[in-house]
Amino acid sequence: MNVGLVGVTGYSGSVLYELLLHHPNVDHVNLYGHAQKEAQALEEVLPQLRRRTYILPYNPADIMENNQMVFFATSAGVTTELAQPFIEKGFPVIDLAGDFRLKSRDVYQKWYKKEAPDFLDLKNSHYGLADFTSAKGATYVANPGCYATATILALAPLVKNHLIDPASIIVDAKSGTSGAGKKLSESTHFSQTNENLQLYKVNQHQHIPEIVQQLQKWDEEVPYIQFTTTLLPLTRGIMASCYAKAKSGITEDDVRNAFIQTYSDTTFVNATEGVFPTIKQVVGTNFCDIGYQLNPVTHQIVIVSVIDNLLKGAAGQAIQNFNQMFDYEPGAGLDLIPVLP
Ligand SMILES: NC(=O)C1=CN([C@@H]2O[C@H](COP(=O)(O)OP(=O)(O)OC[C@H]3O[C@@H](n4cnc5c(N)ncnc54)[C@H](OP(=O)(O)O)[C@@H]3O)[C@@H](O)[C@H]2O)C=CC1
Ligand SMILES: CC(=O)N[C@@H](CCC(=O)OP(=O)(O)O)C(=O)O
Repeated sequence: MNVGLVGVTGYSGSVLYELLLHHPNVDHVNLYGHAQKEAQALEEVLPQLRRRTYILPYNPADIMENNQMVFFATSAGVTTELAQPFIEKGFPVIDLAGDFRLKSRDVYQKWYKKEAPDFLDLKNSHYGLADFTSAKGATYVANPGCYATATILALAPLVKNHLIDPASIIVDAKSGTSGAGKKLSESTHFSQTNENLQLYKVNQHQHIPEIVQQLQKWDEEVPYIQFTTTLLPLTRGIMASCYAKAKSGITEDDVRNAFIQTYSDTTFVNATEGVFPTIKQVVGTNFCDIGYQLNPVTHQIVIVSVIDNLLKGAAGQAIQNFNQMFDYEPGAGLDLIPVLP
């Protein structure tokens, strides 16, 4: 099939383009940029991709005529403005941005500080948490956020099985700078990130309502989470260290069984008791590796998850959703080589 991609010049868009070029069910990828710009040779802007092709001006009619679906890897707020023609026609979209993830207009406006998409469209979008949901039959997939993916996968077995005090969740999440996209800012400047750690958006991060929205689907008693984000002096990767108080009487066996039961049939999530993963072991792959342990003295459970923000946290999970949408093999296009050593 032919697929369209809007946003190849961004970090997650360029990674997605490479995945699509190697996907066994994709014949051709048509690239689209800004509506106002003329067609541009890809090698002029991204010579490292070594492909002779063009980025065409964004045009929804052209996209729908020449492709069977379209990916948006565009900045926050862009699909709110651009996606309407596809939604009206029921043309398949996978959106890597946060625009259609939250189900409430008010919550979106509060956390993204932007005009929200149409409420009906929000309600009808499919939140593509690919290891728990199926995008089969969906026409608009909202791909989850990077921190949200790492955090939800870490907490899911405990929340789904009601093993923790729902008000006790604390998350200390850290990301490499590619999570912020390609645009330079003061905090992502080399002199500021190198040999430094910086907390940011404390209690204000836009992934807080996204995480709570999903956890409440499994346990409506989860009121909120305490969530901090830290910028790491790395290019790629996220580590989410999560803590929660085990309910009275919960044992190590209960915790272990919950992780085994939740993840034994999944392709991309590996959870191990007492073995805590490093970021580097997942960079370059679509895996989420998780380590967990119940402390018998404090009765706190620590769960640490790691992902590559540009793969499992963005382009890789988008391919999982694409495979579900079109009934391809779950791991098609995602047999990736980790960065070694
Ligand atoms: N980076 C990450 O780890 C993750 C990112 N995301 C989300 O994915 C999306 C892309 O992120 P990221 O790759 O980091 O972002 P970048 O800032 O690196 O890239 C943004 C892309 O959007 C394009 N773009 C912006 N406005 C328009 C427009 N009006 N029309 C057409 N193209 C447009 C840009 O083109 P140009 O350069 O020509 O302006 C660029 O290609 C964001 O919504 C982000 O929140 C989600 C999970 C993880
Ligand atoms: C390091 C860094 O800055 N990361 C970004 C995460 C980007 C992302 O996934 O945001 P969306 O919800 O808009 O998709 C952040 O913290 O905002």
